[in-house]
Amino acid sequence: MALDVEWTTTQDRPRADNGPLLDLRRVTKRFGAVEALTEVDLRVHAHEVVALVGDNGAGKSTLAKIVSGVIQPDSGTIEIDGEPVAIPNPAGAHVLGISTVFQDLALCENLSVAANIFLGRELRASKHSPMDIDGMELASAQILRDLTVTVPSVRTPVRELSGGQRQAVAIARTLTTRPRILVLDEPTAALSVVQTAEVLMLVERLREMGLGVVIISHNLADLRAVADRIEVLRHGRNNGSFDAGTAAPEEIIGAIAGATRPIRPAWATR
Ligand SMILES: Nc1ncnc2c1ncn2[C@@H]1O[C@H](COP(=O)(O)OP(=O)(O)OP(=O)(O)O)[C@@H](O)[C@H]1O
Repeated sequence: MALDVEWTTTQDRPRADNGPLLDLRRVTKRFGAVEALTEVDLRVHAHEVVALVGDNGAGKSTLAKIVSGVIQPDSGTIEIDGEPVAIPNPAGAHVLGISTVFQDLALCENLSVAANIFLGRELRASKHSPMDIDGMELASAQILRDLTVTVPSVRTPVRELSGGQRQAVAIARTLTTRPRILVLDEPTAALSVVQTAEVLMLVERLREMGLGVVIISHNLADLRAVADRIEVLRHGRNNGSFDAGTAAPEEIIGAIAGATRPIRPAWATR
């Protein structure tokens, strides 16, 4: 079995100077006449969970798609580890260490947990060898253990899993590419209270593992529980940056609703 399983600490590669892993500056994106993003800044460090909030149409998904390489900005800069980069497509994002879990999760219901985790990146001893099923099951179990996620078995078909477990499998799948930055689009939408708590614990685990996490959600309570920083978008612009531990909910809601004038994050004034 040709398996080199070493999933545990590989994400923990923070910059020596503690600068951001990901730094988007003055990113603008238009769709025809609609300016979805106007000079937006977003910065994410290792071991940091940044929540991206805003009302419907605020530009959250557009920003997530830019970071994921699904669409390209019209202007602005993106830096990884302080180096300017382009993210031309999703494969390019993976190469740069950025993975995204979109809301639809893109799981195959009929396939097992392990098969989903390695879908499209199946382990083989060599190019023409059959799939290394045992190796993929072992590695999947290891990844899930590292995430402190419990599923009945790595052989269980995904259709038999709860919503929280499905989210966990989708996240585990991204870890096979050893990302440093993970974007989670509405990971707790449509989950029960218990499942939501499980997913939030999973996000905390990702932070412990050293990833920089961007989490998009409409649920402020969830975000305040798990995020370090909350970045508000409104009408495609930065509209406030809050310390999740100390900011009052009404302050954040005020920024989401537009009770304050647009504020660039303090860290963006350079
Ligand atoms: N492909 C597109 N073509 C045209 N307009 C678009 C496209 N994608 C997004 N937009 C517009 O850009 C703006 C920002 O949309 P976006 O989906 O990024 O917001 P959002 O904050 O994710 O909203 P929601 O919470 O409802 O998902 C909206 O006005 C939206 O209609």
